[in-house]
Amino acid sequence: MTEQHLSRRRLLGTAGAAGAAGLAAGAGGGFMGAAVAQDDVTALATVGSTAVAFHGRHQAGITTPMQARGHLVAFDLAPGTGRTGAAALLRRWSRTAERLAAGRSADGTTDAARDAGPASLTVTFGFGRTFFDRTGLADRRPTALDPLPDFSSDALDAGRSNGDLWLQIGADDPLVAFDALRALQKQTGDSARVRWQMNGFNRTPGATARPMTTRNLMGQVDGTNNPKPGEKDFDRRIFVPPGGDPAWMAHGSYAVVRRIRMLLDDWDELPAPEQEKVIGRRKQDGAPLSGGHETTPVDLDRRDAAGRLLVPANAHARVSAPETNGGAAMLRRPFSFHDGLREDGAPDAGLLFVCWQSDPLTGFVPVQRKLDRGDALSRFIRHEASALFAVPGGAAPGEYVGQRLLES
Ligand SMILES: C=CC1=C(C)c2cc3[nH]c(cc4nc(cc5[nH]c(cc1n2)c(C)c5CCC(=O)O)C(CCC(=O)O)=C4C)c(C)c3C=C
Ligand SMILES: [Fe+2]
Repeated sequence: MTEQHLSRRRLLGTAGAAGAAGLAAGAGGGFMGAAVAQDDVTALATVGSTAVAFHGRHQAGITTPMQARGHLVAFDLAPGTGRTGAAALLRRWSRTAERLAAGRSADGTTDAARDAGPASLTVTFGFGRTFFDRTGLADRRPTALDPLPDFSSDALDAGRSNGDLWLQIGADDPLVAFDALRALQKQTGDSARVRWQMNGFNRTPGATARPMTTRNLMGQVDGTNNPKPGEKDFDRRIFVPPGGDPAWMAHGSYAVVRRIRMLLDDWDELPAPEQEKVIGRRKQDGAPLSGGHETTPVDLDRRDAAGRLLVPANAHARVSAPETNGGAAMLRRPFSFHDGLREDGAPDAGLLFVCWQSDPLTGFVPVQRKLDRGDALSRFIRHEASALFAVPGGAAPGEYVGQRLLES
């Protein structure tokens, strides 16, 4: 790494004034605007200079606004790494993530991010079910990590599912995300190997004149009815409360990750009015078919003059709604993916569905059970990989993520 790079990063790391982008802070995550001195450095736009605090009650990357680039990577611990080796790895990873998120240099970074700021970089760490056996911590494994049930529409690839450890890396600059991934990967040394990696993307912040809910690759406005930080019940639904079981998961959350391929060629052949009935919302602006605009609450009882439900009985928005699932809710924070063409010529593209909840049994599981039985969208998607991770609370300054599990 060159001196110019280092000095640029030092400047970023010590700057403290809040930038305009800091206004978009989500609950518990907290942006810290990073102003950059300009003498020997590249001038950064707001997107590049925005930093997301690494430390906090919750890990960054859960309530952080969706980022333009994402890498999801699962690792398996090498034989012999054990609890001590895992603790050392988490300590190295946390130190690196903290430095990079603040726009500072770290061991193992590349020159790919040379002209970049932190660009809202977040690194989120999770533990899979098998981590606890490999580290002799089976008695501290949360019951919430019990395997997800099989769903009839699953076509899961075991090699791209589960894993001992999980990293979710997000940034608004793809070079920054890559650089962080490389640094973290290098730091595993001999203690772990990559089990699977998935790369995704979302709309670049600032690409639209006003902030808009993103679209998925089917062209639908996707994310409208997500629980919002600050809403009553948000914390209860998304985060494990202090005093919960196990104690080390206080302020943590559970992430369900599903690689869901979209049958885009079939979808594209469906006329737009039929596409809208599949979801229960208008394609153009995401408004519910029961009327109003994007954020108007869906009226699931409203019927047309002929007595037909305006939001059809099998519409995705109806079948997945908390009202039809005993209140079950989750925070959806996905990335789209496109991995080229399949052998059959169809795009290998879709949604890296990531959802967050305080307990998968009151979030993802009941909703997916219902979707599995009668969702009009099922014809157009395939669940190809699945994983569940316990994501502990955020590290306090001086702590590393997972310390409360690994050193208690
Ligand atoms: C088990 C959970 C869910 C999976 C899997 C899932 C896949 C999936 N969803 C879309 C597109 C949309 N989903 C929308 C709403 C929505 N989806 C879920 C859950 C799962 N989706 C929930 C809980 C909700 C919110 C329901 C509500 O409260 O009204 C929407 C509508 C807009 C929105 O609210 O976000 C779209 C569009 C795709 C394409 C997909 C798999 C590829
Ligand atoms: Fe959905």
